[in-house]
Amino acid sequence: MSQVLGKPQPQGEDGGDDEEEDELVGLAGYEDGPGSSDAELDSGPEEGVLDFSDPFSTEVKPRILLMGLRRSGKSSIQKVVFHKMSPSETLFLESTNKICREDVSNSSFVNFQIWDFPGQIDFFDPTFDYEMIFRGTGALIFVIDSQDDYMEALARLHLTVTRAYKVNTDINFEVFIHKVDGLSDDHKIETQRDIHQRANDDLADAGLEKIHLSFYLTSIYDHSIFEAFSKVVQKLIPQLPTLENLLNIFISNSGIEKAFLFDVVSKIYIATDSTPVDMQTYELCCDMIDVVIDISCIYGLKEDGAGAPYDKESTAIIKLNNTTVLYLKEVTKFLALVCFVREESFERKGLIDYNFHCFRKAIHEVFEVRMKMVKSRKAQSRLQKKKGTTPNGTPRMLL
Ligand SMILES: Nc1nc2c(ncn2[C@@H]2O[C@H](COP(=O)(O)OP(=O)(O)OP(=O)(O)O)[C@@H](O)[C@H]2O)c(=O)[nH]1
Repeated sequence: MSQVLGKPQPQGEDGGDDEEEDELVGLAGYEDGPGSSDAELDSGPEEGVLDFSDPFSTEVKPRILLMGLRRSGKSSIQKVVFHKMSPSETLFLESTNKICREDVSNSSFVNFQIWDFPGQIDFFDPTFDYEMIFRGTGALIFVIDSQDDYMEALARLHLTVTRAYKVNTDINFEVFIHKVDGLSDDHKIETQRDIHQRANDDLADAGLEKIHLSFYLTSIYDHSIFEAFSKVVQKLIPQLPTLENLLNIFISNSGIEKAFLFDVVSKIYIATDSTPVDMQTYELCCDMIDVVIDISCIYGLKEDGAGAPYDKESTAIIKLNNTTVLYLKEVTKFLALVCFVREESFERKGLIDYNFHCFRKAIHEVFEVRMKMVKSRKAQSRLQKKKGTTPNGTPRMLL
């Protein structure tokens, strides 16, 4: 395998453009911690502080709830997908004993909140306002430990889903049948079938067969967790059909086999063209992103650590020994396009690059529309707050 890596250059010679891009994607730098970038867009609560009642924040950032019994793997999933923690390090994670909220805003599309619920919390304690929680939720991920006896988890899943559905019929219910690395292939399929059957039977018995549950086999020890999270996130992206359309047009006019639009930091793919996704292809793309970022971190930064491991100049070509070429190009500050191209099609690299230029422009236009929408919603929300009452109940307008 030979590889030619485009080394990212430090930003800055065209400051105006950079500014515009910051404006478009508007959010955190690669090295920024989660949530750090949202201060401007979201005047909501600080990270970790509960505020279930801010309709603006949930509208702009769909909320994903991570729930499940104790030790099912919720915190590990969050750490591995969004914090680059290595799977073996999760062995030392302490049990979560309070609700943790995190704003994941490393790209303007992957711009949502995750709430990790400690397994032992009595969720249906009357003093705990679950209605408020479910009202603003986009997706509820319920994690089931497949290596454990899952009967209790299934009962909990049923209770959670039925309560949540009563409050909000728009929630996507996603069930992660987790830790499948410990199961044989046959056992995996059998476990999925059994959990699927029991969970749906329970719903049918309660007359709630209209609730749709999606099931995924996941493990933090391979790419399945990234793939599952990609699908969960994609369902929350309203612009998904537009992105898919753009990708379809791009690949069909460029002789490309497959293309993924990746969020570089989390390696979640936020869109792909409509040809089927093959797990191996996806894994190769993830590995390519890792290689590019690792090489950039080692050789791309200045001696004082200045510069970013991923920027406008980031590009990479990896030729595989099976006449396939992997081609990575920067789309926005946080998104990269990774394509699979046959060697013979890659001879027309000029055409691919021209089409990519048009594709990139179109993606930026989609971002612009979104940013305008976010800004106008924020202005509206501010106006509403002004018209509202002061904390002691006096209408603000009278002051
Ligand atoms: N084999 C395997 N173990 C996993 C996987 N995911 C998590 N674990 C392990 O499961 C254990 C519990 O993980 P946590 O992430 O702390 O579980 P949790 O659901 O957040 O637990 P609470 O905070 O108590 O609610 C840890 O030892 C992890 O290493 C997986 O995919 N496969």
